[in-house]
Amino acid sequence: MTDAFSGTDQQLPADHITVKSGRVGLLLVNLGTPEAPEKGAVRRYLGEFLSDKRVIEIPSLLWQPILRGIILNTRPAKSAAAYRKVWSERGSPLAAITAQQAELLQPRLGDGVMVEWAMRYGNPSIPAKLEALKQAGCDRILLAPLYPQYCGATSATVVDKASEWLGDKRSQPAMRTLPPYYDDPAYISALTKDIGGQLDTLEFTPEVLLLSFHGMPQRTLELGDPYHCHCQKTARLLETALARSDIRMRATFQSRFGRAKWLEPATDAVLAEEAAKGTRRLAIAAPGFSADCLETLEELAIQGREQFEAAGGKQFAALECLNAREPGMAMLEAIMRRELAGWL
Ligand SMILES: C=CC1=C(C)c2cc3[nH]c(cc4nc(cc5[nH]c(cc1n2)c(C)c5CCC(=O)O)C(CCC(=O)O)=C4C)c(C)c3C=C
Ligand SMILES: [Fe+2]
Ligand SMILES: [Fe+2]
Repeated sequence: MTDAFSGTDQQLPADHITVKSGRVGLLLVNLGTPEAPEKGAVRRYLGEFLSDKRVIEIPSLLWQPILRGIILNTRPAKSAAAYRKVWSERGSPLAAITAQQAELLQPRLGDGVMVEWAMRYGNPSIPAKLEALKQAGCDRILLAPLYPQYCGATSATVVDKASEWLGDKRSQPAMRTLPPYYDDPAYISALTKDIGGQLDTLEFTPEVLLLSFHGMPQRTLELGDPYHCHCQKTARLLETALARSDIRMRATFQSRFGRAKWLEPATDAVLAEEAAKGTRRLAIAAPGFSADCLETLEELAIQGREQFEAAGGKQFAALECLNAREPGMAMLEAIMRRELAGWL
């Protein structure tokens, strides 16, 4: 086999013969988080996150003055206080749990795959981790945004960031992306085992189980984003699989941001409404989050409880996300193996 240099008197570049290749890389990606639960770190994180045109679909000329002039001067202190309530010894729960998922997935997938993790905003960044995989000899990479339901603001922006990195590579690794897995039997079965198990160990049987998904602007749904449909389908499949005729289940949307209309029904409104109409025992699960984070540990488990109890509710439980427990890890292994087929 001849190469581009044969027949010439040019020398091969030094790395031509030393560069490693032939390995497969897997990059798990979640949203991102500040470096510390402090105002400055939260400001840097929110500045990057909320400047993403996939997240805030308002023309920059209008949005940037609002972001820099108002939001980044007011929100970071409040958000930092919320992060402090949930911060762990290993840092932000979202980053710590994503790291643990990668660590536990590595031996499950074996030496043929090199598993890394990254955050879309903040660190470790997607370009840094793609570079590390490439340097380690991975010429095939599976990019896996850990969002079961596809949303432009989460899944697509991960691919955008990886494409930016690919854009200036002379020698690109081959890249695949993990499709959304909102209706995958492995995902529904992991949720059923995990949520079912948690419900069985509660000190009370809830009358209602809320399935709370992160929200997004209603306009995004009207523009064709499939996120809302994916959430509804997950909720429907999960309700059927849990088969708890003694518990009424409702899908709701949390974490509204800004003044525009977001997907409804809103989790906080439903918590108050349920308590007001006489529901006394309620549990809440967040099947759209792969890992516990600010939005589940603070907004649901702390604020959600306060909202429910203030409206007359008596018993409340916020269930954990799949995190790095066995049902979730078995699911991640199964879906990654399937996507890696032909590469291993
Ligand atoms: C799981 C899917 C998510 C979707 C869809 C999503 C859309 C979305 N989010 C915002 C604004 C904010 N989200 C924030 C935190 C946050 N969001 C997700 C996931 C989704 N977001 C996660 C996992 C987290 C937690 C991060 C952590 O560090 O734990 C925040 C920041 C927190 C705060 O200051 O309160 C904002 C802001 C928009 C505008 C949006 C859809 C367009
Ligand atoms: Fe969000
Ligand atoms: Fe929130």
